[in-house]
Amino acid sequence: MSTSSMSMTLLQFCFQQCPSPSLSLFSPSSSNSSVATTKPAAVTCCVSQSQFQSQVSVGNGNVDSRVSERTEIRLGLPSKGRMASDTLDLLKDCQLSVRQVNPRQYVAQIPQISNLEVWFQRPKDIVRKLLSSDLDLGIVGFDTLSEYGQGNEDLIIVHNALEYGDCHLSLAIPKYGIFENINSLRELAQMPQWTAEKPLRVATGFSYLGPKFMKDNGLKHVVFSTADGALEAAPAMGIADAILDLVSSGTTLRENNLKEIEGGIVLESQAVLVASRKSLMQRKGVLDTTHEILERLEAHLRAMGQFMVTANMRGSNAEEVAERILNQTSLSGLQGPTISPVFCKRDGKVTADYYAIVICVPKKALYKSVQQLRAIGGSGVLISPLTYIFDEETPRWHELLSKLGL
Ligand SMILES: Nc1ncnc2c1ncn2[C@@H]1O[C@H](COP(=O)(O)OP(=O)(O)OP(=O)(O)O)[C@@H](O)[C@H]1O
Ligand SMILES: O=P(O)(O)OC[C@H]1O[C@H](OP(=O)(O)OP(=O)(O)O)[C@H](O)[C@@H]1O
Ligand SMILES: [Mg+2]
Repeated sequence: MSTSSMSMTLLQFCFQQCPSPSLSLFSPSSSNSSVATTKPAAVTCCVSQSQFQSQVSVGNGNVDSRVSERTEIRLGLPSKGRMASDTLDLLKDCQLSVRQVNPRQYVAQIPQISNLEVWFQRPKDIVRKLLSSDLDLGIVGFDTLSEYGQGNEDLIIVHNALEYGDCHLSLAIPKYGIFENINSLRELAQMPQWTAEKPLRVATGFSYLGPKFMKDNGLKHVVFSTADGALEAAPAMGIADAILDLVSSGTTLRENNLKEIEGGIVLESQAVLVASRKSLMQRKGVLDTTHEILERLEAHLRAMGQFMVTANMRGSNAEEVAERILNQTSLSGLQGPTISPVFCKRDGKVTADYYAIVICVPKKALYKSVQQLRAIGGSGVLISPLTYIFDEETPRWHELLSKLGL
């Protein structure tokens, strides 16, 4: 990227950071400041274009966004927080155990994949470092990706549902006082209390997504304050009227007398595998490594949702048994049942009166499947867990190639 186009990127970031005038950010301790505190990739702070010329930029990584000369491929994993151990567990289940000599060492290896370095970073820094080409791949929550990636097209989601870190980003208000009968975003927006002089005060750690959500939903007269944790205390402390934060079980909201409202969900989140488009296209080996990681993740996650069921069925031939099975909605398996004759010797003759069937059934449909099997003469039903299901090719791989125009 040329120096002038780099400046454009910095400028665009800076302007995206600036909430619209009626959606300003404030700090509870300095009520008149309107400074964006979140700094993706390489940003200074919210300044006008003329001011910008004289600013010195502060980057979070490689400010020059060209793909550097290094030959190792880098995967960023969360170094702390609730995502950290679940991420390592998932990789281990995919036979991609991370070998970390000691917990304070931020670089590690996955011996199964040569030329891959694992770097432990805070989730938000994983996103920033993907943008600055200091990482090629990363695993983070979709919320973090959306907040710090800000829709940047260089970030490509390779796997959008790693099935942990489930939560949603939601607006919450007190259950009491002037909010007692407010149950939707529309009702909140129509409250006469919010004026240009006395806007709705929202505390959040999501200073990009928060203002964007309010603007997209047409809410005027809103100001945001930022805080790093325990946001749920802000309304009771009188610091904010509402909060915008992650919710999973809902316990923290409940315990702090807060409620979610209809239309107040900004996004649903879970862990995702994300890659830098530049790395995929330009760095040798990244596409192949991504393919391998994706295949292992898909095979494992697909298997997690299924049981392998075997049973014996009396029948005159394999087709007749197949016919009975395929007439049952819960028994069609992944690509139809596997049926093999069970031979026994009767009166000196080898015959097959029984057939062994093997099918995969969704975990959720297990009991229904067993009932259906019994109903059509199944006996000796055995249920086993599955470790991997490798298909011919994963749909997500095709999606990735098409996003890359390959
Ligand atoms: N209550 C929750 N339940 C499930 N997942 C959550 C929850 N809160 C956050 N997450 C997911 O886990 C990610 C990391 O959250 P976590 O709170 O562990 O780290 P953090 O917020 O970055 O660190 P810290 O809270 O120490 O500042 C979030 O970005 C989100 O994707
Ligand atoms: O719906 P729940 O299951 O109650 O979870 C929601 C809480 O979890 C997160 O906080 P975290 O535990 O990360 O603490 P933090 O505020 O210090 O980040 C989030 O910020 C909420 O406060
Ligand atoms: Mg947290």
